[in-house]
Amino acid sequence: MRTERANGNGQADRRDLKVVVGAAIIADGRVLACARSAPPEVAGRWEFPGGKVEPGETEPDALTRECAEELDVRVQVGERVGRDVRMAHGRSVLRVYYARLLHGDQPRLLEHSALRWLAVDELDSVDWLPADVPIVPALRALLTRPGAGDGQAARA
Ligand SMILES: Nc1nc2c([nH]c(=O)n2[C@H]2C[C@H](O)[C@@H](COP(=O)(O)OP(=O)(O)OP(=O)(O)O)O2)c(=O)[nH]1
Repeated sequence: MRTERANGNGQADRRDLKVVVGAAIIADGRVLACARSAPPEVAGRWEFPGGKVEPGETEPDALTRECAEELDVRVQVGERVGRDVRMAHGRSVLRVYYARLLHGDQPRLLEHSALRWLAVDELDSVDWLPADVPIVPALRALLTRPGAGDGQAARA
């Protein structure tokens, strides 16, 4: 990812930006939130399933892999949700995508300490990781628009 040069004031050169992808998995008008189990400083905080994009991987590929590893589900990845959010002193960004479950798969608790399906009026009821907070308004818009949860957004 290359969008900006080093500016010499301590900010990371954007050529070195790492992308962390997150999946906003939506079903029946609810979004899946996952509680981290590690590391200790963020254990219990809530996030979207996902992780770092590996070299040579597309972002949807990374999400598909992470959802299989973390939740044992197959997903169809759709449109972006919200904006890029800078993390880790500017060295990485969180980029969230809409996703829907395929083939009737149901998430399993493999790496997280808890899973919750949040309705639109429950989005503020969990302690999101700081980078996820700016995504919540976009999620609210997605959950309240016609067709939420029936796969429409994945085809957008
Ligand atoms: N997966 C995910 N990570 C997030 C979110 N919000 C947020 O700040 N993060 C941070 C936590 C971590 O510092 C980093 C992602 O790390 P990770 O441990 O999930 O990534 P990974 O699966 O590729 O892990 P690893 O191979 O390095 O062990 O991004 C989110 O919604 N989902």
